[in-house]
Amino acid sequence: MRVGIMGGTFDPIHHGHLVAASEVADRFELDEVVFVPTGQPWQKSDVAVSPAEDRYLMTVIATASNPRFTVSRVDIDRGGPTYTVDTLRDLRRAYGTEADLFFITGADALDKILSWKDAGDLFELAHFIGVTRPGFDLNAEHLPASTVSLVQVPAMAISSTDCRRRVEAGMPVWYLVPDGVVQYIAKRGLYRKVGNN
Ligand SMILES: Nc1ncnc2c1ncn2[C@@H]1O[C@H](COP(=O)(O)OP(=O)(O)OP(=O)(O)O)[C@@H](O)[C@H]1O
Ligand SMILES: O=C(O)c1ccc[n+]([C@@H]2O[C@H](COP(=O)([O-])O)[C@@H](O)[C@H]2O)c1
Repeated sequence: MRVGIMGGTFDPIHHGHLVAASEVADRFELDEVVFVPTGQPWQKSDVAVSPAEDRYLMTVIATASNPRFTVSRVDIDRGGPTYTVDTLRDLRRAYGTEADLFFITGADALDKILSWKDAGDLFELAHFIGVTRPGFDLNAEHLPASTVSLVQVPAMAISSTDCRRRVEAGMPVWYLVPDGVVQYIAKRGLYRKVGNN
């Protein structure tokens, strides 16, 4: 079985994430792509992050219509700061030794991978796939060539930060995120300034 893993804070999940996963699934003939919302993203400790359950539910809503997309709670349920080395060990246990694991990252995340916990172990646990992202150079010169692939995906100039800012400013996020996620954000009053609900 060939399993893609798309980790992210998903605050909120947007069409950049979904297009990247879909494109890699097609190119690498993946049977499944598991979206893994982070528990505590320790490299984002300077930004306020929405509750894990909200990010998890938005990820479920966004992926529900694709039979190959699933969502895992491993990083949320483990508690504490999220490290990909733990994600990969947990998913290896869940999917067994026969599964081929492919960890999908955007160009910005790929650039920072050597700052991740136990970075030297990561490349033995999964094959890494770096995807293009507008505004960032896709480069893997700092990483072991045999375990990293680079893939060009349709350019989606969307970020969660921009989606949050738009909601805060009362601007639309229709078509940047799936319709159900627009509705969930409104229902829960996410990203609005306190006292602005
Ligand atoms: N538009 C995009 N195109 C390609 N990859 C993306 C895009 N947006 C995010 N990614 C990748 O998806 C993964 C999860 O990203 P994350 O949930 O942090 O979203 P983000 O938009 O970067 O969020 P934020 O703006 O809050 O930092 C990362 O590997 C990131 O590089
Ligand atoms: O392992 C680490 O130390 C580590 C540090 C930063 C980010 N990551 C992972 O990279 C993925 C994208 O993270 P982020 O913060 O850009 O949403 C997500 O799966 C994170 O758990 C992992």
